[in-house]
Amino acid sequence: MKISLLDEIREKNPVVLNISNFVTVQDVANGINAIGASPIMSEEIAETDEMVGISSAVALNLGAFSKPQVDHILAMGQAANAQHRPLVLDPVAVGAISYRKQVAADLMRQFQVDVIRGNAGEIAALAEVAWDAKGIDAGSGNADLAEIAKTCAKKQHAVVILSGETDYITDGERVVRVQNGTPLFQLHVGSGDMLSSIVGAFCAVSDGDYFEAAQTACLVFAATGEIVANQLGEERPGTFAAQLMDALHLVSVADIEKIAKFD
Ligand SMILES: Nc1ncnc2c1ncn2[C@@H]1O[C@H](COP(=O)(O)OP(=O)(O)OP(=O)(O)O)[C@@H](O)[C@H]1O
Ligand SMILES: Cc1ncsc1CCO
Ligand SMILES: [Mg+2]
Repeated sequence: MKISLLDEIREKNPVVLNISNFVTVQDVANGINAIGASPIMSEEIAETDEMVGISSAVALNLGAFSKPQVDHILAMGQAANAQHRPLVLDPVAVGAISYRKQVAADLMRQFQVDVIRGNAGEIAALAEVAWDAKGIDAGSGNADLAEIAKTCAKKQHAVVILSGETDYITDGERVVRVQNGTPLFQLHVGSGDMLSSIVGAFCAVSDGDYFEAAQTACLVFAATGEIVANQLGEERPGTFAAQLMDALHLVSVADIEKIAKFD
């Protein structure tokens, strides 16, 4: 865990390029901005190489795509590989919709992702472990979450984040658990999307250690939400979303160190 990466984001202000979804695009852009990186979104395949060229990380969100956008996502992933930019994938609802799972699998055969960030339902689907996912939510199941994450990481040769009440971060061998957070995250649609793009920001300043970047992103994001909830209580999701933006901007390495819970 290298919490000082937070300061490096603020020093370097890396550009994070996103394929986002129309539901949460504003939260994703502002989340990246608030933490100290610089967001850019793209919807045009013709600008792909240039866009990747000016970016220090690429985050692909599969939240809501049409067929032409799949071509764009593919081009972006391949350009990220060709230009050696860290590549994060958020496989939204692949556990609930078989078409999405097929698209995600097809894409991952054609480019190499560095980090996959999803909830239990999404990561179980990519790991081919039985699980009852529910729409964009994790759903329910009784398989071991750390094992699911490890299976997915080995299958895709990527760092995997399985987020939820506990976040499991694994490279397929080692597993780190982050215990911080607040149930308020579940009441704000797009918390997961924000986390995935913020993982991109940490990867951008990580010197290639994406396992460490992924752990640190999970800790900083979850602990920041916990700090907000400690003041606010757990019944105000609207206020939480606004205060989370403020807190992502204000939170310091020392604040995170004080409440960090991981092993
Ligand atoms: N019950 C919980 N308690 C504490 N923290 C939680 C809880 N559920 C989720 N989180 C935190 O919420 C953040 C988003 O993770 P989550 O697993 O909810 O993503 P998601 O399901 O993809 O969300 P969405 O698709 O709505 O954006 C993570 O930082 C995670 O640690
Ligand atoms: C609600 C919803 N539907 C598709 S994407 C999305 C936002 C969470 O990613
Ligand atoms: Mg999600």
